[in-house]
Amino acid sequence: MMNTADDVIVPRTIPALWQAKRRKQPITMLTAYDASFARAADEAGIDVLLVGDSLGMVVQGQRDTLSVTLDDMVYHTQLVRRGAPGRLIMADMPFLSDSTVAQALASAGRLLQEGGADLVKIEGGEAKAPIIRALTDAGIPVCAHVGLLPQHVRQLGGYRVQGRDAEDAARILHDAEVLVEAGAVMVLVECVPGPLGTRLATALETPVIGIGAGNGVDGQVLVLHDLLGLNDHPPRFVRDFLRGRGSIGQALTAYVAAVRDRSFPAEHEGYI
Ligand SMILES: Nc1nc(=O)c2c([nH]1)NC[C@@H]1CN(c3ccc(C(=O)N[C@@H](CCC(=O)O)C(=O)O)cc3)CN21
Ligand SMILES: CC(C)C(=O)C(=O)O
Ligand SMILES: [Mg+2]
Repeated sequence: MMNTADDVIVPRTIPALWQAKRRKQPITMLTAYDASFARAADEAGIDVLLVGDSLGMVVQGQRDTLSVTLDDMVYHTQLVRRGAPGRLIMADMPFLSDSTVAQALASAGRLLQEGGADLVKIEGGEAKAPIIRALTDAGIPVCAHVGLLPQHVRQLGGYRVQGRDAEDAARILHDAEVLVEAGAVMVLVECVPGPLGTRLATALETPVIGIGAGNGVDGQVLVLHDLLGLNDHPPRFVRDFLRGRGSIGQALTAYVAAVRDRSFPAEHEGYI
C-alpha cells in the first residue's frame, strides 16, 4: 500500500512531534544504547530514540546515573545513530556536563556533531533556563526534563514520586513553563501523579512525554531493558512487554500499539 502524508504518524522532525500533539496522536519514545536495538526500535516504528544516561545503570551496572561521562554519551549516541540513520534521536546531557552556558554548548555540540543526535535533554528546573536559552539560540533543540531528576538522587535520597503536594506540583508546572519560555521544544516529566502529568500537557503547547506520569500526557517513554523484563525491581510504571510474546520485535511493536491506543499506562501503572 502506498504511504500518504497522512499515514505517516512516525514523526522524524520536531515540528512533526508538535503536529502529533495537536492531532492528539500519542508519541512513542524508548531508550536505546546500541545499534542493534536502535534498528529493532526503528523497525517497530518508535517515534523518538532516547540515548538515556540510564545507560550507567542498565548497561554499565552502576547504581545511579552520576558516573556517566560525556564521552560515554557521545559513544552510545554514535552507535544508536548507526542503527537508526533516519530516526529522531535525543541524547541526555550527563551529570555536570551542563553546569555553565559555555560547558553546555560544548557538551551539546559534541552530542550533535560527533554523536549525531537531533536534540539533547537537560534535567533540571527553572535554574536551567539560561542554559536552555543559550542552546536554543545556537540552534540546538532542547527537551526539558522535570519531575523526578535522577541526577539529583544524592539530594533526594532515592527515586521517589515528585509533585505530590500542591506546592511541589505548582513548582514543577512553573519550572516547565519557564523552560518552555526559554526555548525548550519538548518536556519530559518523570514520576509524578497522573493528574499533574495531565495538567502539564494541557497547560503547554509543547509535547509532554511522560514516564510514570499517567495517561494524560502527549507521549510515553520507557527504558528498553524494563520493557524487556530485565529489571529485578521495576517501578510501578514499568510493563514487561516481552512477557507472553515470542520476540523482541513483537514486544517493541506491542509497546508502540499500547501507547498509541492509550492502553499503556493503565491506572495501576501510575501514581496518584
Ligand atoms: N532501568 C531503569 N528504569 C528507569 O525508569 C530509570 C532508570 N533505570 N534509571 C534512571 C531513572 C531512575 N528511575 C526510577 C527508578 C526507581 C523508581 C521507583 O522505584 N519508584 C517507586 C516509587 C516510590 C514512591 O512511591 O515514591 C515505585 O515503586 O514505583 C522510579 C524511577 C527512572 N529511571
Ligand atoms: C528515564 C529516562 C527519561 C531517562 O532520562 C534515561 O533513560 O536516562
Ligand atoms: Mg536520563
